[in-house]
Amino acid sequence: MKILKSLQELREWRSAQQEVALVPTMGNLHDGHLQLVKSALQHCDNVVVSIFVNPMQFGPNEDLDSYPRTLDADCAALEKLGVSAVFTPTVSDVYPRGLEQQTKVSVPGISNILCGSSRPGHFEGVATIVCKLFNMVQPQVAVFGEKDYQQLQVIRLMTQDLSLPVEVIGVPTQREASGLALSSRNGYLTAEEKTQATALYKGLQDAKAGLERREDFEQIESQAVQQLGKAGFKVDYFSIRNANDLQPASKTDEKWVILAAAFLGKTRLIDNLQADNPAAT
Ligand SMILES: Nc1ncnc2c1ncn2[C@@H]1O[C@H](COP(=O)(O)OP(=O)(O)OP(=O)(O)O)[C@@H](O)[C@H]1O
Ligand SMILES: CC(C)(CO)[C@@H](O)C(=O)[O-]
Ligand code: BAL
Repeated sequence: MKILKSLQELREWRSAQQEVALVPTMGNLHDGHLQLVKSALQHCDNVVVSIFVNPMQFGPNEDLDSYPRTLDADCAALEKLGVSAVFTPTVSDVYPRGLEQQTKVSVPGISNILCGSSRPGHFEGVATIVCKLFNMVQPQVAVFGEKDYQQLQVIRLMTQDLSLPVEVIGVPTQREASGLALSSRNGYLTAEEKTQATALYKGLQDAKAGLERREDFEQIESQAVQQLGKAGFKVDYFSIRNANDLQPASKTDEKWVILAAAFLGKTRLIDNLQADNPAAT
């Protein structure tokens, strides 16, 4: 497995390859990331994993500095899976003119709601780095997790709007036995918070059951917020949306997604669950 530490090393390696699949990550890999790699390997033998903690997608009071960086363990896990190359560029390699001067990619509408409303500029940072990674690596296929559902929809729109020749693949959320979605940020939780955190998925499951019973959207949402509050969460949002454009749910949608973001102490967790409209099937 090649470790490519600069854009120049990547370009030299890439010029000798045919098709490649890309799995973009910020490192501190867990089984959720490894599932993305396995899915990428099903599409293409030649898989590149990028590990880059992207400063552009972090807000001023967020965890950029404390974000876990575990490169040696990450590379060991990727080598075992049969990954061809790991791309770990430096910040100055990716943003040589600095963040302020950098040309940015913004996907209007969808980027300013839900997580985008709580984290201004976040999805511009995500779209910009993913667009740059696509241009740097020139993959035929790129794989992302459904855990970051809004991010996946932003990336799909960006790829379509900019006519990028990349097939974007979404992989279902990997969970612990408790239901908690795997996430690098789970590492911030105390043992007690980790037990409390299971209420997030439970809230989503209860909401999905409410949708199956055809209960009112607002009633389901407000019950979930109450339930999560009792479990110790400070809820950022809990919202039922159209699964494609993430606009507020309507009774005529074919498919919904229930999206949640909530704080346990200082840790912000996100999760989601898709649901079919029983009236549409
Ligand atoms: N539990 C999971 N199941 C499936 N995919 C996942 C899971 N967790 C993360 N991913 C995907 O892995 C990719 C890289 O994500 P990232 O490195 O931010 O990991 P993360 O665990 O989500 O970290 P964070 O705590 O920053 O959200 C993204 O496409 C993300 O959706
Ligand atoms: C897609 C991504 C690697 C871009 O930095 C990041 O947002 C992530 O890890 O989900
Ligand atoms: N998994 C999304 C990356 C972030 O929260 O910045």
